[in-house]
Amino acid sequence: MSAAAARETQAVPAPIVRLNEVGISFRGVRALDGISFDVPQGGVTAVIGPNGAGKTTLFNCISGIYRHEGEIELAGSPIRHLRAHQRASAGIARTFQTPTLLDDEDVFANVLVGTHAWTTTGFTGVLIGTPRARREEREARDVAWHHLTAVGLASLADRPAGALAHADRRRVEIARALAAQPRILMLDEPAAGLSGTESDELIELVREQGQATGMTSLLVEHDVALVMRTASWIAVLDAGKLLAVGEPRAVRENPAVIAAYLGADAEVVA
Ligand SMILES: Nc1ncnc2c1ncn2[C@@H]1O[C@H](COP(=O)(O)OP(=O)(O)OP(=O)(O)O)[C@@H](O)[C@H]1O
Repeated sequence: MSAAAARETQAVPAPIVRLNEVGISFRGVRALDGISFDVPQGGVTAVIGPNGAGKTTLFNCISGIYRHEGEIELAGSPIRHLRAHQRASAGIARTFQTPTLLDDEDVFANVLVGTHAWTTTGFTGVLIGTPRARREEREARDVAWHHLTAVGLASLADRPAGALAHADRRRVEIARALAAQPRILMLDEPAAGLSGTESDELIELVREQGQATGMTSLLVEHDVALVMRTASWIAVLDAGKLLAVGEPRAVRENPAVIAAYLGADAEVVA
């Protein structure tokens, strides 16, 4: 889909993220090609597509892990020149397909790491223990506790993260991302390895946080039924190209999407 066609099929006032001709190649493999669409402010936008479509690569471009072609805007400001940690400070937080935790550190410390996206006290301030540094540290600990409690893991705060079960590792990772107090939270296959109830609880938690703070969630997820119940906006990738973008109903009925997913005779089921 061309940039112009993509823009025509959507009406997104003041998008939180705008992708303009985003592209990237890996040794001749065109992983993303001319991706242009807007992510509406608030709610859940899902990025779906068959294996190898480029979903995780797109997340890596938005979060600044990969250098890419084209431009990405966050709340109207270009961010292409920003490195990953600068994008985190600008309000972009993410989780990974496989949770990346500090396994030897306790659960609370893992969540506290998320607050580094917004704390401003430098090493010297922390070392000397200036009033501002102490105030900020208290605030960071309160925020970390708040999110650890919200994901239901306060009782495991002292456990090494490496000792946790898979579902709890996912919760810690999400609490850490929320502790960054992001404007946009990117979740890469959060339901992988979770039961239906566990993934519904996790998504509900994220949705509540979005309603409370205005945070936007961007979700990569293979479970199409979960996407259809959760997302208010969907972008479909296939082989590095944007196939469709819009509201769930329109995307579900799009013949190109149906063909890419299940063969031309099938429907994308909700
Ligand atoms: N670091 C890399 N080096 C080389 N090729 C890569 C790299 N990252 C992604 N690719 C290639 O880019 C394409 C898109 O991969 P990507 O992981 O983004 O797809 P995906 O939609 O997330 O797939 P899946 O649903 O299976 O996770 C694939 O062909 C993949 O092999």
